[in-house]
Amino acid sequence: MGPIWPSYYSECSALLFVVDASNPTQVSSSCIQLLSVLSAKPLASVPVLVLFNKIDLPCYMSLAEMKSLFRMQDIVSCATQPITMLEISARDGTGLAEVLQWLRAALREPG
Ligand SMILES: Nc1nc2c(ncn2[C@@H]2O[C@H](COP(=O)(O)OP(=O)(O)OP(=O)(O)O)[C@@H](O)[C@H]2O)c(=O)[nH]1
Repeated sequence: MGPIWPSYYSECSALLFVVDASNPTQVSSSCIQLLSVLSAKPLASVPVLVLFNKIDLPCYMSLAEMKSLFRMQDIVSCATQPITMLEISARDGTGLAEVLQWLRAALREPG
């Protein structure tokens, strides 16, 4: 779906970027896609929430491991957008209340 994402950028007020935290083989491609999204001009001041999903699965990587593989600290310090990270499970609902809270705040205070 990546190639069609830019067609939505101009109407975007908040961005949720979902990473499959149970699949370490996707880390590098997810990281490249995240960098590409963050460097898109229309999204320069759009708040971004990076979601590490599927934490209900036994083999998921910890947020600390994912942040380190993603070089999240470098990404956050170079990005023009405010970036927040959360661990969630869309399956069992873990973290979804925080996602809604973040969305409400992001849409209340547009960047
Ligand atoms: N265990 C678990 N499975 C999940 C979770 N979220 C989604 N899934 C499952 O992951 C599969 C893919 O989910 P989709 O919603 O289709 O996500 P997608 O991004 O389109 O999937 P991709 O094919 O990987 O691109 C489905 O079988 C979902 O049920 C989660 O938090 N935990």
